[in-house]
Amino acid sequence: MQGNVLVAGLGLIGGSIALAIKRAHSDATIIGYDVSDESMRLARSLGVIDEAVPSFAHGACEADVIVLAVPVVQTEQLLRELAHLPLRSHVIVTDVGSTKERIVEQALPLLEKGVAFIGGHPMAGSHKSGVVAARAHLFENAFYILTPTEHVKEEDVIRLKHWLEGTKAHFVMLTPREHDRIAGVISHFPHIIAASLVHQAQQYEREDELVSRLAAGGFRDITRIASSNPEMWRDIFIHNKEELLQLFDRWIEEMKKIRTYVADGDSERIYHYFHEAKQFRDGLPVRTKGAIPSFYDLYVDVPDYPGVISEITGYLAKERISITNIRIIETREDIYGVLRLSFQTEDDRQRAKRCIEANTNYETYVV
Ligand SMILES: NC(=O)C1=CN([C@@H]2O[C@H](COP(=O)(O)OP(=O)(O)OC[C@H]3O[C@@H](n4cnc5c(N)ncnc54)[C@H](O)[C@@H]3O)[C@@H](O)[C@H]2O)C=CC1
Ligand SMILES: O=C(O)C(=O)Cc1ccc(O)cc1
Repeated sequence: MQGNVLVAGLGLIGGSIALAIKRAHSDATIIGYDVSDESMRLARSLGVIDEAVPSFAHGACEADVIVLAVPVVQTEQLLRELAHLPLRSHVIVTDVGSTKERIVEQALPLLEKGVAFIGGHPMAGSHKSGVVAARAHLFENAFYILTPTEHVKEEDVIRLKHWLEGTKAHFVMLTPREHDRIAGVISHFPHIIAASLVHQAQQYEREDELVSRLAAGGFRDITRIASSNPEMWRDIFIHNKEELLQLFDRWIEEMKKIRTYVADGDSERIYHYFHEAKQFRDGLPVRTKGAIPSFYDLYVDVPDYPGVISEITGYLAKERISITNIRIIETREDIYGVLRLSFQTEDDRQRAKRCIEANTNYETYVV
């Protein structure tokens, strides 16, 4: 599709959306705006955007699609600004924020003016931030929530989905409230748990410095998301306060329950507590691409430079992890390539993941 797409906020998500739109609509012009000049410069030089604009208003007035990809409190600010700008009559405005109720509420003046605002949340991402971490494939196979209100015409929702088809995500319609309730329990609250575990370990560290040296395996897995962007998470907690307060209460009750089992030395209840959690966790749907994978594949985002493959295979060889297949599945121009390594067993795949993460900064993922 032809047209101008303004992406405001050129970070992990804005950059990834920009790349995904461009890969499906090479005729479109991707205009970028960010409060940080450095992010705009980087986005331009990485080819994430076609051009940068000096102000949000400047880009917004000439856009056919506007994607707000800034922390959620900033999204509210940009929506207020949009309500006073002379926008193109057919413009579609969307956002990518992790919360929806307050954002959709803030968009009401726009909706009342007849502007098609459709709240959005691609439910995939990472603890990394910034445009250098952006990937066109970030949302592949992920759920992408849209929260159109009754003010929005069906044809505009279809038009937005068409613009976003390069994300290769699965679109799901929810009400803003339903979204915030679900995102609260599966995404927002776990970030507090991760951060609180890190705080707890830090307090113990003051008593014994071995704590951080020995913190590995499960602790690192469960606390990965504590490395996320604090500004972004602060804003999410401000927005989804009511849901989160309820989750705190329920979590405290949950902790009291399991604490009692432990205090009583009730081995049967403790066993069932873990067993039930394992059954539910193991039964969660795994979103694979296509058929059930016959190999244990590990994907590694590698920079496109000579010698990168031998670097990785070298680390794996040192730990005697055998690879059954190796393939570059996609090379994104000038940015990153995806290396797919196949292993014979899940154990090998997990060892390889840990080995690559320990020796490099390349992101690994299992689909
Ligand atoms: N990080 C993740 O995994 C996910 C994040 N989200 C949502 O996406 C949005 C962006 O998050 P990330 O890309 O991760 O953050 P990021 O920190 O990588 O990027 C945010 C960018 O917005 C810019 N910015 C801040 N205020 C601005 C303003 N007023 N005008 C223009 N630019 C401004 C910053 O300079 C930065 O470049 C947030 O609303 C977040 O809730 C949604 C899905 C996943
Ligand atoms: O790093 C992770 O696993 C995340 O939790 C990413 C994430 C962060 C915010 C969202 O709204 C959706 C996904």
